[in-house]
Amino acid sequence: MSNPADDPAAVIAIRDLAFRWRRGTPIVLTIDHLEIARGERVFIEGPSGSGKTTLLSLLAGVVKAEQGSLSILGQPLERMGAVKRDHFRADHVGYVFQMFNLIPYLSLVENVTLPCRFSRLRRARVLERTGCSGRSARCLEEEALRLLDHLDMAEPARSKRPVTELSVGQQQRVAAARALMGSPEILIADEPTSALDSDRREAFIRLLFRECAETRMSLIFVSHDAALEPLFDRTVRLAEVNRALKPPGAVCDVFGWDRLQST
Ligand SMILES: Nc1ncnc2c1ncn2[C@@H]1O[C@H](COP(=O)(O)OP(=O)(O)OP(=O)(O)O)[C@@H](O)[C@H]1O
Repeated sequence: MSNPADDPAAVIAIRDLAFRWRRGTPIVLTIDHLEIARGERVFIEGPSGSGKTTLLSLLAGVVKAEQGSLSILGQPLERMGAVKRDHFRADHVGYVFQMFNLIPYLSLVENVTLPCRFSRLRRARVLERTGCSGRSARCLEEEALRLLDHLDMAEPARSKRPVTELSVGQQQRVAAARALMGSPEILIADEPTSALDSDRREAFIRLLFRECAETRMSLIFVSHDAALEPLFDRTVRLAEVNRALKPPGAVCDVFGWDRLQST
């Protein structure tokens, strides 16, 4: 892993951010200060409802903060409209969704090469990486198969298995290969290992780390699997960082159990 001090410019910088899902509903995420450096591998941890997925949606520009600032690669997302944020995400962010979001009518390889349809930048990076001078569709396919091969998925891809016939664990690996395609600067993964057995989980993490190290990609990884935490450079504990959460003990005791227990 690169030392963040090598590159002082943070890839992600959050200041005084507050977010609510809808007007009139409570603020669910308040973060005063958070920076993630280029090439850093960060494990995001927190109990259910602490705002992990909300934070990832903000980082991906799917939603926008109503207060404060969130800059990615020096670009403040709050100043961009929805369409610009979509283009920005396509160019710079790979996202492994909890529910995979594979497209059922595309082949396995087409699912993996999809980011290159939406982003010329990612397409150009694949062509540069492969040093390919032939037909670009062929080069994209080769890169997709390289990534799938590392995840033990090249055979289903070559035998043209429809994505709808893949197991949950296999779909998860296809989703990971798609997120890595074209080496985005930021890779966001929301519970990406939940459907994998322990051998596959290790192969999956090894691939993520290797790809991230090669291109100095920053990895933001949400998981409930505490065994994975020591592998990362740093942990962000949302229960500590998110000031919108009630402090422990502030749970509303409508039944008065606390009073009854202490009498
Ligand atoms: N689309 C949404 N619309 C309205 N409220 C939402 C939405 N998504 C999440 N929330 C609310 O935002 C808060 C944080 O939820 P979030 O899903 O970010 O937590 P989480 O830490 O990812 O939880 P889990 O570990 O269960 O996935 C919760 O109070 C949740 O009810």
